[in-house]
Amino acid sequence: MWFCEGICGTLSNILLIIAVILALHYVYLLSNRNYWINRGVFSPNSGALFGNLPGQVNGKRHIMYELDELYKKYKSSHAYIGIFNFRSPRFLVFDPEVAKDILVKYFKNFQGTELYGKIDEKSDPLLGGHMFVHIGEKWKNTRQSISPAFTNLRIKATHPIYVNVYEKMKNFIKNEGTKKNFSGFDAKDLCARFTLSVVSNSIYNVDPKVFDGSESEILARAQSFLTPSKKFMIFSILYSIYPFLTKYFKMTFTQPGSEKFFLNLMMDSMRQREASGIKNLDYLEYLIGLKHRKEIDDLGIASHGASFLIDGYDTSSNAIAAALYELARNKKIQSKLREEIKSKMPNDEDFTYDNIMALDYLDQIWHETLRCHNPGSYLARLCTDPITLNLPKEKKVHFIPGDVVYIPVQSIFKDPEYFNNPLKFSPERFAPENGGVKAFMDRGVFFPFGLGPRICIGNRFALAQGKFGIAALIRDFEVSLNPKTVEDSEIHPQAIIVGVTNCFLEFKEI
Ligand code: HEM
Repeated sequence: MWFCEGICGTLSNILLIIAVILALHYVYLLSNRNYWINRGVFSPNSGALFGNLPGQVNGKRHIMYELDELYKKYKSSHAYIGIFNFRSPRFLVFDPEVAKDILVKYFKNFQGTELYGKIDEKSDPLLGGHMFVHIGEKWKNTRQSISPAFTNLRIKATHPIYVNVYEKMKNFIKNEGTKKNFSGFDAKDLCARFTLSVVSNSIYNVDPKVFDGSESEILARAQSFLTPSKKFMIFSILYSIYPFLTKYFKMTFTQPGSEKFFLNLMMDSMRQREASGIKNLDYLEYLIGLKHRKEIDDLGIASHGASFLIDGYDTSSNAIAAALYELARNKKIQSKLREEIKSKMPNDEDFTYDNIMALDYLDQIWHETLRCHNPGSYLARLCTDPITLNLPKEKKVHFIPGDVVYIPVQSIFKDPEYFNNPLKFSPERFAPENGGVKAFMDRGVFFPFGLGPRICIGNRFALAQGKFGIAALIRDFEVSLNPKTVEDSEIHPQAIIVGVTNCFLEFKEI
């Protein structure tokens, strides 16, 4: 009896302690719910645990849809609102003028991205060396040392690589398309093979062999790089609930083994190029130059190489896949583009970098694709220096380091106030007679590559790669949707780079 009483007593003590901990935790979760209200910022009701973005935790909805729902609900009455991602306050901007000011005018105060201070540079030197995770001098130095790799001259010099890779893709399409069990090309997969080949040839001078049916380790490594591990997801959630944890624990994003793989790949490529005595104007040559000028150590070079590979392949492949999807379901637009290509570049030798870049209608299609299917779902800026901003309606809002601003680019790009009939794929909205892309950029409502000092460093490379891929395919094939395609499919909840999903294409040679 006394024994049972003892156990019951201990059990009830344990239960009491658990209940107290849970109650204290609940109080902690709610303790900052006036964070925005105290600063005079409207803040809609939010759930105690998940805040305003519950899809982040239950994994049911991509954050882009959650931000869009808030945008549609509050944009007509507010220029910005204060929300919570779990317990972490987020300042959600609707007004493009405010967004532009934060990205450009007040960059000094809002320098960081959401990843700043969270990545463990020791255990994850590949992502740790990426400019995206840094601020201040470190960011500036990395950006300055990489920027010259993206001059027009160097990008133009990559053209022969596109031609070479495209020939392989064309044969792949023709061969696969005639197989008995063929049921359409997964648009994203096909375009990823193209851009990965281009980028891998440009940085490592290595053909990843993605069009010959063999397993490609580079492709697998690149894909796993963009698939957040469970550990990373758990850390992200914990940081949102307990932001102070970033001071004690940093995250490793890169999958085990990647560091060694990309380091060896980079070093082997540099050794082979130097031994060959070949001089080229490609990115490999540029990275070799950096090494010789001793501006950066081997791991730093490997990090540059890997980040170029990752940044360069997935964003662009999503954009090309989205363009093909729209062209396949808008056959008139496809024919009009083909006419432009054939009339301006009737022969193979006319298919040059300069001629492709001069195609007006292709340019409109490219921008309309980035408007309808931008690979980025939102922009985030971390306040790094305190500032009080004068916001619309004479309001002053004070920001402190650690505050994060969200800019819902997808919602702004599809807002009927700025774009007529926004859900319609209509390249003509960017036609020169309508003011071109510039008209929308000047209004601050279209910035597919971001704005300000952190604007995409690879935008010209993306343009060259994307336009080449689209123009070459449309010149040679009529592109259609395979019936397996699920039009307007939802984006996967955990996708980092967003694009069309469940899109399967068929190609008929012309
Ligand atoms: C269609 C293709 C692409 C799109 C839509 C795109 C979009 C963007 C955007 C919106 C940003 C700014 C992020 C921010 O402000 O927080 C960015 C940054 C960046 N992009 Fe791209 N990008 C594309 C292709 C590329 C390519 C091909 C490369 C390199 C080969 C690249 C490298 C980078 C880098 C390194 C940054 C970070 C810049 C910094 O933090 O200073 N991107 N990109």
